[in-house]
Amino acid sequence: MTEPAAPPTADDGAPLRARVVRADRGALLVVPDDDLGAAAHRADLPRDGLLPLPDGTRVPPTVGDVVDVERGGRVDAAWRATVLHPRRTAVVRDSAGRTSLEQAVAANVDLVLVVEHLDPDPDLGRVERLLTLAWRSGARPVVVLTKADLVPDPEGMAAEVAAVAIGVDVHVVSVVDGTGLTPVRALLAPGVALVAVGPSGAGKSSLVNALAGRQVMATGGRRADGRGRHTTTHRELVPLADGAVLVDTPGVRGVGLVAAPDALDATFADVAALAARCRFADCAHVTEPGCAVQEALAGGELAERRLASWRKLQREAEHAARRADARLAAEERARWRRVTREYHRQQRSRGSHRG
Ligand SMILES: Nc1nc2c(ncn2[C@@H]2O[C@H](COP(=O)(O)OP(=O)(O)OP(=O)(O)O)[C@@H](O)[C@H]2O)c(=O)[nH]1
Ligand SMILES: [Zn+2]
Repeated sequence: MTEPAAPPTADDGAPLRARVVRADRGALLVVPDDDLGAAAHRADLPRDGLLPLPDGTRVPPTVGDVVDVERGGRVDAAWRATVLHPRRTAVVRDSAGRTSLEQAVAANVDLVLVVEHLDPDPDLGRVERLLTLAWRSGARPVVVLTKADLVPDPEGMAAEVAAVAIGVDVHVVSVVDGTGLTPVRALLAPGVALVAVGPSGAGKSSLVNALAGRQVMATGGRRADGRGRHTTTHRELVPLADGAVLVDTPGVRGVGLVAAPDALDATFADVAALAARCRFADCAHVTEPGCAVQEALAGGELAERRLASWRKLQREAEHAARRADARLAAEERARWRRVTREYHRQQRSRGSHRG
């Protein structure tokens, strides 16, 4: 990791609020929190790589985190990170469960652009999946439908997507003819951090570059050095236009679904509202009498596809929760093994002192 030699601001001894633009195990790259476009500087981490939240919980910092930095890092580094500020939002990895603090791949993201192409046809299930991820993060989701120049009726297609994206703005864009870019650009207020999620080839890089007015992401899956996109810079929090920043990390790119009940209720607000009207609280919405979901299906108010999509994501959420429970149980067992080992060690050394 390379970094300029000068400190972020004048040295008056007080801690500075900084934003993490890259997190590695031993050190962070940070910029002043009030100037996200500034040059990045190194700030050392404690040896365990963790920082305390105000409540004392120690977690690994991630891109987008706000930290306090102070003078006095290890060799060659003028700064060290001391405190982690609570995360407003967090994009978590799909392996995350209850230990989500450990699994954040991006923190304090304000806006999640759910990018989906109009050609080939948009995949509604994928949009629902990514919206669920976005809702879970706490950030605001926005759907951006790309390649409007390739289809005859982009607005008609957008209406179909809007029907499954409840409470979410849906934008239609083309980077080829410039359609729809202005309202998306208007989302980039100063200090806003965004991520772009969507399938490979959806046009995420093309869109972000068009918004930034320069090449901040490699397009067409091209990677100049054959290793990754970060060829000209190590930063994973990249300045865009108008003081906004893009969070672009392998973690965010590879992030799977992190279904969570609340997030699913947000994405499927229509289904959730129906389910709440079923006669039985534990209705499985299959053959139960008084099932509002089945009634809506029969009446054509609810599409089979949407119900199936909801069920699928719900199964995934349950599966993820079980995995997290299993991991917690394993961690607990490991902790007790350590405690027991330590106890025996102390007993032995006490015995040897006596003997
Ligand atoms: N016609 C047309 N082509 C587009 C548009 N946006 C992107 N493309 C093309 O679609 C292809 C994929 O675009 P990218 O921006 O690389 O897609 P991506 O989502 O970043 O893909 P990954 O890097 O694989 O995740 C490229 O060949 C782009 O030129 C658009 O608005 N119209
Ligand atoms: Zn029901």
